[in-house]
Amino acid sequence: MTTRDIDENVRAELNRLRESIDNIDAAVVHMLAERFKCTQQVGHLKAQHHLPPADPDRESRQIERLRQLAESAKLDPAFAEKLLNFIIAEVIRHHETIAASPADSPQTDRIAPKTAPNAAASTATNTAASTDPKASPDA
Ligand SMILES: O=C(O)C(=O)C[C@]1(C(=O)O)C=C[C@@H](O)C=C1
Repeated sequence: MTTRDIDENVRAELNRLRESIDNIDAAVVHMLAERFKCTQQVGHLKAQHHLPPADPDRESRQIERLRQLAESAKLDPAFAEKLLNFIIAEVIRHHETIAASPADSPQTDRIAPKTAPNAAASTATNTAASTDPKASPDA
């Protein structure tokens, strides 16, 4: 085996490992995107019901659970805790932005409408009736 063969073997192994790393990174991004989709909904729910953005008791339970999961997965629990805290800090920032947004009044509730579900539809129909002669029974 020549030095060049060794280099090629090392290069091939490095490439194989990097392909796996790229797949894992893509999975992490997709999983984080799904998590943020959920937390955005939580943010709207909290804002609409005047709940505080942060819930320290829930966070303590999450951290405890994640540390245990990390230990059994042979991942440094301190790293798992830091990562979760980093993500949660960003979520709380989003929640605060949502709470400060006037778009999140109960009238524009996207999760649990407080107004009659047909109210918007009937307004749209009335508008159509007043502008479209075919929509009017008198036309
Ligand atoms: O569960 C909630 O209440 C959330 O807002 C979600 C979340 C999280 O990202 O997991 C974020 C902020 C809270 O302090 C606790 C947990």
